[in-house]
Amino acid sequence: MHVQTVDYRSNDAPGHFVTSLRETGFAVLVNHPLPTALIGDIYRDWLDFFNGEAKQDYRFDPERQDGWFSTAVSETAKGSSIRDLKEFYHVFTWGRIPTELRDNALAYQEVASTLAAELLGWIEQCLPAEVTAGLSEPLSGMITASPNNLLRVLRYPPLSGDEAPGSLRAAAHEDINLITLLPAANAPGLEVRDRQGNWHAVSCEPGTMVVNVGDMLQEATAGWLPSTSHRVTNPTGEDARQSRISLPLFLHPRSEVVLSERHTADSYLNERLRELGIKK
Ligand SMILES: O=C(O)CCC(=O)C(=O)O
Ligand SMILES: [Fe+2]
Repeated sequence: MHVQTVDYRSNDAPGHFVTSLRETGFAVLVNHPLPTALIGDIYRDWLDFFNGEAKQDYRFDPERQDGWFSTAVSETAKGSSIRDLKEFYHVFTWGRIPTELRDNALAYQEVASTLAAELLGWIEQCLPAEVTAGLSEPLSGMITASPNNLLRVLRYPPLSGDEAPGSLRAAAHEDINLITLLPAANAPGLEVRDRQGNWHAVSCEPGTMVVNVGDMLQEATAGWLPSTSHRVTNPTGEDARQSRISLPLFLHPRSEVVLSERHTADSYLNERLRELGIKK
């Protein structure tokens, strides 16, 4: 499996980017326009938030899905029986955001959503005509002003050694949404699975941006683009004493967007959240 590293500024970037997504479900962008310093500030400030007690005031709302998800309520990947070793905070533009973290989180969400719309445009340019014909509207338009776009700030705590046998920072899963933008985390661990079932580390060079296909894009393209399983493995030795922070932005269509004959974005999302055990 070869996840391509694509120079965002090169003329042939869209073609290489979409080829990598088609072959692996993933691509890594370098020289992308998102501000690295802002991402670094967000990592630093949210690590303080997760290390403090104020998060107790922002416990997640099961209906609205915004706020802080503790390690005790964290996700259980579809098909897994063990909870992931992570806590996270769901930032929606309309949701609760701690005051001192708000401006940077929303500034990042805005610039990253703009980049995501451009990348969806690259994908549109490269789709075969029969796949385009099956789309209910252009992909880039599906996320415009979508209240469902979700910035997740993830903190994988240091490992104590008492973790349940077999538990992982993030068990193998596929993302639910259209595409995910994932700036390089502060530590390695992300792996992607190839068709033979082998796992491959994904680059976490500072300043790079991982982009991956989610289930909704696989659904909307009738499988032309694959939503690939990925996971976050547990570090060993000295690295196990460090937290890992990552910041995926999940681009979700507006609820009424028709993905396929079977699903709107809303029906698809609710089915998946119930499977994950975080919605009734
Ligand atoms: O933390 C990471 O690197 C990946 C996170 C992820 O795959 C997810 O939250 O869906
Ligand atoms: Fe994921």
